[in-house]
Amino acid sequence: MTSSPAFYVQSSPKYCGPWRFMIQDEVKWVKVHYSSPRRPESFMPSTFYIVLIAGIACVLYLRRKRTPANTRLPPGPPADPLIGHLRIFPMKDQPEIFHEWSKQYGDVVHLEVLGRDFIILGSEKAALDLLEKRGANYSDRPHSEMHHLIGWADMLVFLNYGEQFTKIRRLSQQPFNRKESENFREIQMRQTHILLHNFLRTPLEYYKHTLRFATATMMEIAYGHRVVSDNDTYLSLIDEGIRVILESGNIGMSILDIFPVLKHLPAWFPGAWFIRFAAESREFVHKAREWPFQEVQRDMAAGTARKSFLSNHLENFAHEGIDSPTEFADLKTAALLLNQGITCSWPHYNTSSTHWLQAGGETTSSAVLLFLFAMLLNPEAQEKAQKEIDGVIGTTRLPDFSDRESLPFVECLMQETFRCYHPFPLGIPHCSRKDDVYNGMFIPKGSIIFYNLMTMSSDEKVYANPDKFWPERYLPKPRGNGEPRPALMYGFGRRVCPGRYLADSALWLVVVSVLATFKISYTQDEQGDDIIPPTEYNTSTTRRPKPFSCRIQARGPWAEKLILDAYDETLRA
Ligand code: HEM
Repeated sequence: MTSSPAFYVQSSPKYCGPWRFMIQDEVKWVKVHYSSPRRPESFMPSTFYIVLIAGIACVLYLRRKRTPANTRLPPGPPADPLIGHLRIFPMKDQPEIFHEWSKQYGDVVHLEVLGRDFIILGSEKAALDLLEKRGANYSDRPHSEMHHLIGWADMLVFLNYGEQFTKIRRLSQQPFNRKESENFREIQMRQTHILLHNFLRTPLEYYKHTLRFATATMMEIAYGHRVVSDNDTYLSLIDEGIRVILESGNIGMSILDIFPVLKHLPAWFPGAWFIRFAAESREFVHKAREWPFQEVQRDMAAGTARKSFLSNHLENFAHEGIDSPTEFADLKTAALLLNQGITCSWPHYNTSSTHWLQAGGETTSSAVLLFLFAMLLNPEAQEKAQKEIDGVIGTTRLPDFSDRESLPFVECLMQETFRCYHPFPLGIPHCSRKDDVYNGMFIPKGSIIFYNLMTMSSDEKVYANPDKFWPERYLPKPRGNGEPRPALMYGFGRRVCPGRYLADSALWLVVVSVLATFKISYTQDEQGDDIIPPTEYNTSTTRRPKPFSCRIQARGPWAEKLILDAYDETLRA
């Protein structure tokens, strides 16, 4: 009996992306014995792989770049023949590694992996020049065959710029513009008070509370649904969605993107894990689209629906007599993408797929965790902000949105937190539509464009001593240094985050409410010395600090009382 061939692949909770076996960086290797009872006797694996490799070589040869006269590709690290930067393309710590490359090669860096071009933008100027000023060329998203197979390529975050994009973007953006997003303040306020109560009750579980806060807020905004238990069906939909996103592989580098014809393979075909994965995920996407929609429609019919993104749109549809299946389908898609406000995510070029559970995560909760971390590491700034809050609000009430204008230092502290600790350092990549030339550099059609906020926000020409956490830098001189507030956290041009006003107000309320009521400080070891946590992050879709030891303590009995009273109020609402 012949033994089955063995491959070494990355361990993954369930699936192994097709290229993951090629990259050894920080990946756990397991031996997988491949055997298929259906494999015909005549099938010779060695022949198959020779043909496969020859096929890849041909595709790469045909895709090689021819730069127009008087132009050159942007600089970048040295590449290997044919496979380009495959061996050095980072699978973790991308923002940090891209940052180093930008310092070495300049603000436009080029990489090529298996014939696919990547551009890394390392300055605000380059990002604005390309992604905003030349937005017509740089507002697509990278194509993913897998997303088509899964059936969610029509979601806003994955859509190419065009008519359908404009339609879905309008549906999803309009309720969250600067003015309309104020309609959701009551929800944000209630969820913030629940968060404060959770911190008071079980401060050690701050990580879990933060994740739950962000998810529960979005669920209520999107569907009017209140999360009351950890077993909530909506929560499991989010978890499953994040798993699918992270498991669906590296866009542009997956074997399906290089050989789209493989999508026609039957599910039983040896190695065609992606066909089976797509079929299972398609079922999930269908459920995520339909189920919440039907729940809201049912509640509306029963007169029990709360105001939400979906119920407001459905009311408008009824009012305007809109009942075409296409409009309903678009609305379902738009509502589904609010879950991306929860994940706001992109399958970053990351093989650490085991992160998907922690990534239960999303931008808002990452940002809140980074804020707690920043306050722990910067106690002086924390105290200054508390002094300002005490002076303006006192200790007899919790902050509310009307206090924002009166608290300039808190505002600066929030800006500085996200300049120094980025929740979403690489944002979501754009893709170019046609060949372009920028400052004599050739940017080929179909390039995947990353912008690195970490590099942009440490630009010494803009920020004095950029490594220093210094909120005063934004205050006018002479009190501060008159530096511009960073405006990049929500991305660029026509793809800028449609949830930015909502996210900004939610974050501000959490920041000011936590500062008003809690002191965040170091815990101590057995010798009584402060435990200073290492600055380590989990970067999967977003970036968050690894769980760290800290004490979250009410600032006094008055703070406890304010929180308990506010929580009682939420129960009555
Ligand atoms: C701290 C919170 C958040 C941060 C830092 C953030 C950041 C971003 C960034 C950087 C992008 C990519 C922009 C680009 O391609 O240039 C984006 C896109 C997106 N965000 Fe957010 N976001 C946050 C919260 C939200 C919320 C609350 C929602 C939902 C209401 C949301 C919905 C979206 C959607 C749907 C996209 C895709 C837009 C498109 O492709 O056209 N985000 N976000």
